[in-house]
Amino acid sequence: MRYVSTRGAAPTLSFEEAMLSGLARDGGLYVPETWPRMAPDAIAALAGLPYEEVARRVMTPFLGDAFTADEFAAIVNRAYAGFGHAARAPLAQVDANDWVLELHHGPTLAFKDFAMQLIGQMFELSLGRSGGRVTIVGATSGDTGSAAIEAFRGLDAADVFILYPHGRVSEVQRRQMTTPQEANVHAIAVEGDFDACQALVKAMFNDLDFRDRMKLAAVNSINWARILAQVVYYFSSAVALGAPSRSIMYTVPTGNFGDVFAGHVARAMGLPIERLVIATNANDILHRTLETGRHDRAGVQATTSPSMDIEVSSNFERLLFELYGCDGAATSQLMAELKGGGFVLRQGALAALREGFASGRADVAETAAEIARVRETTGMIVDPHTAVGLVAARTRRGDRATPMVTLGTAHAAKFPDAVEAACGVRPALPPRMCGLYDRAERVTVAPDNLMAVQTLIAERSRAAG
Ligand SMILES: Cc1ncc(COP(=O)(O)O)c(C=O)c1O
Ligand SMILES: N[C@@H](CCOP(=O)(O)O)C(=O)O
Repeated sequence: MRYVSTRGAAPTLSFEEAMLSGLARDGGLYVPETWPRMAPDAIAALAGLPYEEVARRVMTPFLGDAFTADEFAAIVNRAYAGFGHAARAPLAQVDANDWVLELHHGPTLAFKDFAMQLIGQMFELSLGRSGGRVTIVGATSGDTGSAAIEAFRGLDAADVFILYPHGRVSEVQRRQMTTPQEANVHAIAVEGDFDACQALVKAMFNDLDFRDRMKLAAVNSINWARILAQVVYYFSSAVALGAPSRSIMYTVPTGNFGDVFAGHVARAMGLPIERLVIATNANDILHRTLETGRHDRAGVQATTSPSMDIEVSSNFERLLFELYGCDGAATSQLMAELKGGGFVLRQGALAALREGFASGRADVAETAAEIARVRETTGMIVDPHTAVGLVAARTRRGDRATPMVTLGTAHAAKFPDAVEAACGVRPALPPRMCGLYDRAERVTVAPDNLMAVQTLIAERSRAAG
């Protein structure tokens, strides 16, 4: 299996090389040259298996010779051993044929743990083998950063720098990033929004001299390995609900388009997904794209689902590449136009997008009403991101005979203020996290300025050769 860049001008790489390099050297994102297919009987055989075994079978075709079968089995087992639920990603019923896929049982209470715990193990083995050292730079609107710091804290071969928007993450998210005391992890509060943080990270990768000197690596979903790990729970949940003999619909609370792209990959591999609903909050560029065919930036507004307060959805580039016939030059052109404000999808691409995806949107008031409604009708307390998904799932549901699964992307206790304001109940952190509010915080505030952030990282990273 080889990986190609969406901009078509970077060398093709193996899985391990793509995992360690993150962004391609031409500024693009790596994607597999072809989608491996799983036959219906191979999908059916996943039913009833432990999550770890499903993960092994789904991911192995993408890995090439990166790890032996035994090494990879051990990586997967270690990655999910710390999850607080035996099923890892259990389904909770919210209506007759509607489900929430609970992805919050990992160490930092968000779906990011599924991929981050895994790639932490993969980096450790790979770097241990080569004796290499890397500088990980990441941008977060709250959850990626906490999951990355948790997965990489104390790993001697990696220094981790996480850029988050100052004042725009929840207190729990911030403390998860600022309270770990290990010297290799660094939280940086940038005076800007998430898109500014993400632009800084991409600019650091595109500064090839800095990139090579610092041996940069990525843990955002620009890293293909992140997406791959997220494909697994589509398979585990779909077979639990009767796939491949029946189709399933999914609604995915969306920001950077990574999680929903993972669903697209599962479908490309043969999983019968009838519909993928892209759910957005008021930052609805993707919803507007589906509605109008115009992908236009309008400015980011702060909402009660802060992890989705994103306008430049990195992984949409991976889908555009496919929609434009894997034409790297056309994809580069679209990305250049997005920098200038936006672009219009060409007819064939828009039709193909609408064939595979639907979309829905929930503003802050609708999100709060949904949290209250779910609490009243089921007793469950959902977080605001999941609530955005549930609103979109209801509006785009269609056929009631097909199960609809909404991805439950975070635990309500990560956003206690918004949840309490919506339903009157303050969700408590799990007991293992009870010390979070008492620990000292360690954070550096930085301007939204590339040179300032690069200087800060260069001073602290131990990877510079
Ligand atoms: C809780 C939560 N829900 C949804 C999303 C959106 O996921 P994606 O960026 O993969 O679209 C994020 C951030 O990534 C998140 O942290
Ligand atoms: N919502 C994310 C934003 C970064 O997304 P990623 O999947 O590309 O890492 C977050 O919580 O940080």
